[in-house]
Amino acid sequence: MSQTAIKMLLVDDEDDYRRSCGKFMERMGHTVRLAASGAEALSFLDREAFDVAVFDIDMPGMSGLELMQRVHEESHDVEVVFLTGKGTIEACVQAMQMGACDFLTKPCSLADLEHRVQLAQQRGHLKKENQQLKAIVHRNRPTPKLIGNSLTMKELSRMITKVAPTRKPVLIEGESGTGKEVVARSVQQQSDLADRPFVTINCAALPPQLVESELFGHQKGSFTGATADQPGLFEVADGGTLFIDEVGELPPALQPKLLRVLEDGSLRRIGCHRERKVKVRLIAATNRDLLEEVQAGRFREDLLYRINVLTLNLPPLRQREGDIELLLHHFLPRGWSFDKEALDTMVQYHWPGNVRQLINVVERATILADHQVITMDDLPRELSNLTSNSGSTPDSSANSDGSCIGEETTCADPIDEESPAESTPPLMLGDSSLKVDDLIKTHVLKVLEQLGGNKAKTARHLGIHRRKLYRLLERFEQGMPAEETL
Ligand SMILES: Nc1ncnc2c1ncn2[C@@H]1O[C@H](COP(=O)(O)OP(=O)(O)OP(=O)(O)O)[C@@H](O)[C@H]1O
Repeated sequence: MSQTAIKMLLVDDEDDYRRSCGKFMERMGHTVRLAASGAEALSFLDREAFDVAVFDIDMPGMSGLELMQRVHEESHDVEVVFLTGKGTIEACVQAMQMGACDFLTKPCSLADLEHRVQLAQQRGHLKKENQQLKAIVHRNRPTPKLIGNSLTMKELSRMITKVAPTRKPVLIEGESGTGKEVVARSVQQQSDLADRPFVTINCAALPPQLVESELFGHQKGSFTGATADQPGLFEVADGGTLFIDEVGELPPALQPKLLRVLEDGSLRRIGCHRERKVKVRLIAATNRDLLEEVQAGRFREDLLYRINVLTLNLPPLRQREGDIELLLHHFLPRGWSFDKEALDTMVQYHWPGNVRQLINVVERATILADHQVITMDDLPRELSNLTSNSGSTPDSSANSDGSCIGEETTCADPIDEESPAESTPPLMLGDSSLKVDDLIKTHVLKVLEQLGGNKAKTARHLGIHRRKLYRLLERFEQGMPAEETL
């Protein structure tokens, strides 16, 4: 029995050949359907999926070539091998030009035919794999439009237009959820690499030991679990753009390797001595102050100067005048509205989680609201408490560092002297209506807010690993309960 069972369709008007070939292939472990004409073959193709089809070229009625044409027109996803008698080689060449993958001249041994059918199946498999990879690389999703009418966003759009065509590395700075990935895609879309791969990696979301293999690839056997050669994302992005999110989290040991690839485009897969060359435009993003990281010895200065040739600064949402209302209406489904109090509250809220949090709040409210109108009752506690506790519209005007002024500090456990004043009252411990999940979520988000969206500091303060914090934030975003314990 051959290694891989193939589902094949054999189309030949010669009864004896068809039958003996069918029997042989079945003995070899394949599944075979036999068709005596093009019409019969098409009816099989309509009903079933095949890996490979073998067409005789000379058939009465519909020839093999006409059948190939129909396969094309009807978009049947099958690899075609042609069988031809003498004198029809030209027709075969034509068939190959139409996308057939191989041809054999009769008489041929059945073993030879089986071998060619196997090759055709492998080719089909590779084609599919390639399509899937392309779909992953291009992510097959539309690039979100960068919404914003504020002066800062207009200036940012102007900068993107200037920076995009240069192919130079770009560094995007901004708090979490401000839209750094949207900006990265905008840069790529406005560059001449728009139709080339756009590949992303988030250094903070991967265990450090995986980042190297993801970025640079590995050779089979180079570590436990490396069961096959694998290209890294630099190779996948070759000719296109690589977006490295949270570049400040790049393990120090990998920083020289990134510097090298940025300097001369050369890299080595883990466990491989062969040097490879790639041409990739790098866009990096960070919500940390990389200069501070350099001073603290966590980030190489030479790497910083390589990646920040052009820097785009993304302001927090609370500093984009007019954009909150614009975004609220943009993400509100058609036919829905906000009542005035809810809209005013949201416009004045300081959105520590930025646009991501805003989208979340709108999505949640549309699930809870009646009659397609969003009211205060549909807003999460951190917003609805603002008015109910102050008795007036909240003052959430923001300092330049993003912290809030105008409310008394009510937090019993201020984080440090620099932490901004609380903008939302603490939950009352012992309140029997509270769930543990609510407490965890509120506490985590509050600490994150107080630390200006800095996830590293937040994780440290909460005494959990940064990756755990990421998982928690993801769960909150998806409306899932926090994990059992912190
Ligand atoms: N200006 C904007 N217009 C439209 N959508 C936006 C805008 N900014 C952000 N978004 C949306 O907000 C969400 C978060 O954006 P994005 O992932 O780009 O943020 P980020 O700054 O990269 O966050 P993180 O630092 O956590 O990775 C996404 O759904 C994105 O499409």
